[in-house]
Amino acid sequence: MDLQDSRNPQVKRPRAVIIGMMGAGKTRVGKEVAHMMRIPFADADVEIEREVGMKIPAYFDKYGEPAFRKVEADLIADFLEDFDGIFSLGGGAPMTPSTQDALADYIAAGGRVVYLDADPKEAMERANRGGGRPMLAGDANARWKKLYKQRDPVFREVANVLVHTRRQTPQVAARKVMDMISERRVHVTGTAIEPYDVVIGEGTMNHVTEVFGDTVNKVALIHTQPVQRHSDRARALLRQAGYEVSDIAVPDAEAGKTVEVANRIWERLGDEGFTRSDAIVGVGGGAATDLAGFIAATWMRGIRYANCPTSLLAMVDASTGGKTGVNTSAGKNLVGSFYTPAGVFADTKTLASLPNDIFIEGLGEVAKSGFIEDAEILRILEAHADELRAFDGATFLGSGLEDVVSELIERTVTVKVHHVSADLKEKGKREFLNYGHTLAHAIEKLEHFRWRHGNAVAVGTVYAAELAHILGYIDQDLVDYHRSLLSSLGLPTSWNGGSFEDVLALMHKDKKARGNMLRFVVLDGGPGNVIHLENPPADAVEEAFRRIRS
Ligand SMILES: NC(=O)c1ccc[n+]([C@@H]2O[C@H](COP(=O)([O-])OP(=O)(O)OC[C@H]3O[C@@H](n4cnc5c(N)ncnc54)[C@H](O)[C@@H]3O)[C@@H](O)[C@H]2O)c1
Ligand SMILES: O=C(O)C(=O)C[C@@H](O)[C@H](O)[C@H](O)COP(=O)(O)O
Repeated sequence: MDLQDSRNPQVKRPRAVIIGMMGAGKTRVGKEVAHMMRIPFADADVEIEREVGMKIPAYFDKYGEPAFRKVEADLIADFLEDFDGIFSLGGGAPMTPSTQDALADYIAAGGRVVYLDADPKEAMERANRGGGRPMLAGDANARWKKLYKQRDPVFREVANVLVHTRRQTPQVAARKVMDMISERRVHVTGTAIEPYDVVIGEGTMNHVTEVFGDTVNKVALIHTQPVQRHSDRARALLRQAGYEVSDIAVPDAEAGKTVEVANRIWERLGDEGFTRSDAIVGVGGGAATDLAGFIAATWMRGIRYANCPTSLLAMVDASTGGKTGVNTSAGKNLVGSFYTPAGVFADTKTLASLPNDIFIEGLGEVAKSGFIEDAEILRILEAHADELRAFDGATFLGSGLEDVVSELIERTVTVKVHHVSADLKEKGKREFLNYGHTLAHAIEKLEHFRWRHGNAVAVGTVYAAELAHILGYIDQDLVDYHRSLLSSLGLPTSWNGGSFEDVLALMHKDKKARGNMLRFVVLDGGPGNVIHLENPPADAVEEAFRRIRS
């Protein structure tokens, strides 16, 4: 994540600050992280010795601890505002109140303070090995233990990332630190929402074990076959954490989002004795997470669940916000409920197996979020259209594109969360997330769900733009921009199946419709300004349809 201050690009901030006890491995692990991330490393103690021109023990002898702490706090404050790398602090530094304040400001600006929680025995041995530590003078072990008792609670308070490194090599610990500092979190809260986080980044599936605590015994893992290897990972993590895991493979994609499949799962939960103290985890694309959430919402009138989305579309949209449901012969998503997950873990590692066309489909919902709220999303899509269109899971991890995609996921989820937090049950503002969906759901149904959802949404946004233009809400340039941006990403902008009559009948079944009145979401003036369009003239609805035929 770019921690440059957007208001003041001159301000640089460390990518992470590492704290921990003497001997915890702050320097060793910090250097390794910096090496892996190809960024500079700085150790506060080394920098202090450079600044004062003498070794720290000599400085302690000559001037005493308070003078040392003052020099240390000033130097840390400077580095927190002018160093773009990994910065490790001396063991006692976080105990100084002014440093605690400076670290709190750094965290508030998006910074990561990592507490390396090492094995006390190993850390003590390492700390004693070199000798020359003024804070360990006398009985070094007794001193170390006493300091640990004082410092450990403070370190936990000051840090926002805790990394356990017990019995781990510096390389393994560094990899763990790197994954955790690259994580992005979007917090979801609001009326009638039990707060939860959407955690984005490589390896974030590891957190799935943290959401249920010890009140849950059994976990049903609902997934599709193409993501078997990702659900195997979730299963291993959950088993290691002590949960009894039932593996439930469901038919892939929309074929799994049916009442018949849901019924088979309910029967299985019944046979296996799932009670209210048990939970569901959904692993897969949006169809699997919609189904998993629906099962959680309905089993015993609601048990806890978490989502591990593995497609771009599920990461940016489907897994968050609590819309759960299935399709029926009446139409898409007409049966379901609003039911909030306990956590969402968008592990970008899983994108390595995602086929190119399914990745591109997800960009349909990303662009939609750019049109309705966050114009920066549109700029990022424009700037990286060629790389995004050429997405290849085999070369994705560790590439520059991974950072771009992580930012797009974070921004798109943030747009979603703004709407969901304000209006969980979709009485007004949340409907804006449905931009392009009135036509999209009709296309999906008429195509017997062989058209991918994100592709249908892309065409649906062009339709909504045409309708808005016909009625004078937006100019032709913005309609053209919809087409050019979406096609540059490899998304469709026209559809030639079905008749207008069939589409119209289905649009009347859209959940935004009221009685016989069609309701759409359209832009008014430009991106970011969204309005409800109620009962538009019938000829405009038809003319817009004509314009999306190629
Ligand atoms: N609940 C919501 O708010 C919400 C929002 C948007 C979309 N949705 C729903 O989400 C569904 C679309 O989601 P989708 O686009 O993910 O489709 P999908 O769930 O059908 O997944 C697409 C395909 O990709 C496979 N796949 C997923 N991740 C993979 C991976 N990492 N590696 C290999 N294969 C992988 C799936 O198994 C499937 O074959 C639709 O049903 C839509 O209605 C729901
Ligand atoms: O979360 C929402 O609200 C949305 O409308 C998000 C949409 O992008 C998503 O496709 C959702 O599944 C549509 O739901 P529906 O209520 O129109 O069925």
